[in-house]
Amino acid sequence: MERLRRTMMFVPGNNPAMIKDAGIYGADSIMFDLEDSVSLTEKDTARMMVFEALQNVDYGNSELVVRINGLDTEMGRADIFAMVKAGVQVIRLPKTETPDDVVETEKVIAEAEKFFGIENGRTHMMAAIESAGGVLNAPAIAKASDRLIGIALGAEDYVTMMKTRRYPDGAELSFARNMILHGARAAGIAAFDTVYSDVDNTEGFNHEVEIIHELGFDGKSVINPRQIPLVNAIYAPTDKEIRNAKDVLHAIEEAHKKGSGVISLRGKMVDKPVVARAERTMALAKASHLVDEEGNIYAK
Ligand SMILES: CC(C)(COP(=O)(O)OP(=O)(O)OC[C@H]1O[C@@H](n2cnc3c(N)ncnc32)[C@H](O)[C@@H]1OP(=O)(O)O)[C@@H](O)C(=O)NCCC(=O)NCCSC(=O)C[C@@](O)(CC(=O)O)C(=O)O
Ligand SMILES: [Mg+2]
Repeated sequence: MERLRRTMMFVPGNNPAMIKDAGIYGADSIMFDLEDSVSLTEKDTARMMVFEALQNVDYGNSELVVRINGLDTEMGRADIFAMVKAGVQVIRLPKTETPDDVVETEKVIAEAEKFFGIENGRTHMMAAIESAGGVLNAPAIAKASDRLIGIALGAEDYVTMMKTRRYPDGAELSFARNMILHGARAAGIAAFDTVYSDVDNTEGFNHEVEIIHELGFDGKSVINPRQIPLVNAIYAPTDKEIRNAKDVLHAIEEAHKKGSGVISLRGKMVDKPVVARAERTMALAKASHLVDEEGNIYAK
């Protein structure tokens, strides 16, 4: 079953308290940042702190991601070597413009793996798209490496370049979101929505999460632990959806026993895509602690 990534929490790489406690909030993925939340004078310290944390702090089941500085900076190469050595699961490339950016980064990752005697391909990647050029290249970027687990929208940089700003209805992000989502889906990898900076605006945040959940994003980058339960609540299936998913899975099991891949349930066709949706619903229900490991709904 594919890994759930509803929330990916940014943690500034030079903040020891946030780094130490990042695992307690239940983010599906924790993303230590060496890029824009760290000032130039703090870059080496941040790299060292994140290196230490990756080696010594227990972050439970959260996936561990590091946003490096791009290879067009003097920090990029050192970031990659340190994070690969520390055993990071995913390296996030910022401001990805072209598929070549991914290929070049992958080369350095492979070089680092070889240098440290680490199995080739163990370090995965994701690419953040934060510009007009990146958005137009999203489908090619998403297919640029087998190491990619997903692509993400970085809307703060994107809207700045587009000479606009964030609006409540999200119209300014509509094209970028759709390109990123389609690029990711065509490549069979995950799509992540951007951060929402106004952390005290719960209503605005929820509205944005509703939009991206409806579009089909795997999840959202978040910048504050308070945003995690809000995303999880919107991604949690309803009781009705869970009961229907269970019925679908039961119905298809019966169909398979009779040698068929399709069956009718309450007058509606159940086939492969319906089953795939039901499986995802059950995975989300489990992650939301609404059902047990066997799929039994917890009594309220
Ligand atoms: C926003 C705010 C200042 C609010 O502060 P506040 O003081 O109001 O926070 P409170 O809620 O009061 O904190 C309560 C407790 O949670 C702890 N706590 C808070 N945040 C935590 C956290 N992130 N990780 C672990 N712990 C955390 C805190 O330490 C405290 O712990 P304690 O004291 O023990 O109670 C703070 O959250 C924060 O700095 N966030 C990270 C910001 C960041 O990383 N920006 C860069 C990434 S975006 C970017 O670069 C744009 C992008 O590139 C994106 C793209 O590409 O996608 C693009 O272009 O769009
Ligand atoms: Mg950015």
